[in-house]
Amino acid sequence: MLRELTIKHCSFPLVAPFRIARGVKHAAEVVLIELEQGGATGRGESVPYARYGESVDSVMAQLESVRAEVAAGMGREELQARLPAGAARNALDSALWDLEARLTSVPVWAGLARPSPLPLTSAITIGIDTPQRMGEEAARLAGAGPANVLIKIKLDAHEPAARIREVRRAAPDARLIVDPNESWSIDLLRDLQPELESAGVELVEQPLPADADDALLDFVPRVPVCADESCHVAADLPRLQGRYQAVNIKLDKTGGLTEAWRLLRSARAEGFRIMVGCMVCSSVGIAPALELAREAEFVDLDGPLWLKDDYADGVRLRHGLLVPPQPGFWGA
Ligand SMILES: CC(C)C[C@H](N)C(=O)N[C@@H](CCOc1cc(O)cc2c1C(=O)N[C@@H]2C)C(=O)O
Ligand SMILES: [Mg+2]
Repeated sequence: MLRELTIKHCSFPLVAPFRIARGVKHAAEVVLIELEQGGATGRGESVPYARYGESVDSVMAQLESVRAEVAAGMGREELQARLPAGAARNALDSALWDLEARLTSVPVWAGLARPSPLPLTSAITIGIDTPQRMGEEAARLAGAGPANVLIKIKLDAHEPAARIREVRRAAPDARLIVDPNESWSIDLLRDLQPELESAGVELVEQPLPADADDALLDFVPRVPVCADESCHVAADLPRLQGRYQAVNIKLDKTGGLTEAWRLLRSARAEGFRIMVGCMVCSSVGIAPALELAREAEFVDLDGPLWLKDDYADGVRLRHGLLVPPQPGFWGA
């Protein structure tokens, strides 16, 4: 056996309950892989998502199903054919990137022929709450960060205009994204266009259910619409043309950095604007996504900021910028 594979379920309590259109979360439930070979250990983490039919148990079972091949030395390209896009493949793909970098002493960013990750502006998310409390949170973020702080507002179909207005009033200089997580209808999206435009919202993430996005075909938005739940892998792009103007790339959807990099290049070539996003996860889950972040117009990698106790050498928020993990944390 060439390698030792460890698969773990980890639970990270959140600093505060987090509410989006389809529920409330109190902890980040993640799957962690450790892959040991020749004295080096690669790590990868992913977030199983019920919206895509995943659970911690199902993802761990998928990983168990390839244990022997991984232990015998399966590489990243074989992995793409062996597991479908999703959280299980992401954890393993991320661990393989990390392991390769440690064994070869070539950092992941150098292997991709890209510059190393630098501190950058990430969106900071405000969960669904009363308009007043969302405004208070926006004022806190705007007061603590730079003038052009990027705020992502979670919304549902209840009082979206009041919530947007209150956030804008409290943070007049902030850049704004809204994310209804599939909770709007095309009529509501159409009715909200003047509000979105006058509030200076820069992007509307996944307003309609993914299976209803045909309604976007005849719709000319005043604010660009970004595919999140509708975009997983590069093969989705042809269907998104004419419906969406941007795509949100997440490693838990692509099944890791290998396919995420392909999606990014294809999406850009096809004229889509690029967002790089995340689930609620630790810095082990964010580190590989940071390799893409310099290529994105919108970065939404605030997952670890919601954890009570992230890794001590993980990402930090400093002077409003998301600072990459300490050297050696992931990707060599
Ligand atoms: C801290 C934020 C959630 C991270 C990011 N800014 C963001 O908005 N990401 C997602 C939201 C997905 O979060 C959910 C939703 C859900 O119903 C269940 C879960 C999560 C999650 O992260 N873990 C559990 C499975 C987005 O839509 O862009
Ligand atoms: Mg989203």
